[in-house]
Amino acid sequence: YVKNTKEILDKASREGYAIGAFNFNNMEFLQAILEAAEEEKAPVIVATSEGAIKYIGKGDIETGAKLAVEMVRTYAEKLSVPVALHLDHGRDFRIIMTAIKAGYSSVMIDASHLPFEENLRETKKIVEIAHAVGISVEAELGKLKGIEDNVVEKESVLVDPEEAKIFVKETEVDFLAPAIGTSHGAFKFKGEAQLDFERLKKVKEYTQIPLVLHGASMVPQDVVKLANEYGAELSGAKGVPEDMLKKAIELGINKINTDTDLRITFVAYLRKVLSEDKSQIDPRKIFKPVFEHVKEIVKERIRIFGSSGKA
Ligand SMILES: O=C(COP(=O)(O)O)N(O)CCCCOP(=O)(O)O
Ligand SMILES: [Ca+2]
Ligand code: NA
Ligand SMILES: [Zn+2]
Repeated sequence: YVKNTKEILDKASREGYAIGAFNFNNMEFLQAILEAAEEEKAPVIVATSEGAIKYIGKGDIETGAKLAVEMVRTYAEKLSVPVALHLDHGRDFRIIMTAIKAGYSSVMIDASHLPFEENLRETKKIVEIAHAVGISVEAELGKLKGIEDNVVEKESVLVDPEEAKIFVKETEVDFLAPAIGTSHGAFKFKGEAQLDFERLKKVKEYTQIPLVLHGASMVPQDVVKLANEYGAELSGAKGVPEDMLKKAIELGINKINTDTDLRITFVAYLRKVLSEDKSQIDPRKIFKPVFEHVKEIVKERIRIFGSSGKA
């Protein structure tokens, strides 16, 4: 169990590959992610959003954070690969503090919806506290379109590399998520997929720290098609193409947040299993094949990120 996420991300940044940061909300997704990392001999980051902590704790934040840490630690001590637990999109001060107290390896303070100076001040405050207890911090500059824990951004606002230089210097944040055109969820682009690689290049050059790509799911079309064949309504779903992910990694992305690809795979195969095995009522017999597929998609992404064999 990695005490602070910075140690695995600094190595990835030096060597030019990316670590997957996979979100989980329950035991089965966590199992699939950790099995995939072990089989790929890859360092891995598992992440909970604030919503996931509330979900795991049935509304009680301390319970949720504690249970997440204990589930991850208990599984991780049996594995050969380094595992970090990260708070994704931390916004609420109390939740961020609770995650740190519970034993998370890193926390994101997402204040990117605020004006630059306020984002900088909020981030600096969290960095001072987290660094005092040896925890790494992620922050964000620019805005992703779409829903981020009940903050709805109408349009994405791309990162300003000059601001990024000042921001990283002033806050001493450990890793930065620059908005370069992605968005959360399964419907990322209206037209052609497009990332602003010029900005990304400048942000890396000006900050020289590990960078994070949010909204990075690929939304594989074969899985979308399967889900729709079994009754889902996901037409028009579109993600980040593999070649763009690889280019982003070349230009300095070292942590890649992935949630939607696991959700779509889960839904497609759950629908398939339930419709094919109509008399099945044992959740273990339903979930086992479904999470085999979730594990496979995590392995595929770990291979694309270049972190296979890096443990
Ligand atoms: O950047 C990403 C993932 O992007 P993706 O949607 O492309 O997978 N993430 O940060 C994961 C976002 C998780 C959202 O969690 P809640 O629904 O619990 O609030
Ligand atoms: Ca944000
Ligand atoms: Na994050
Ligand atoms: Zn995100």
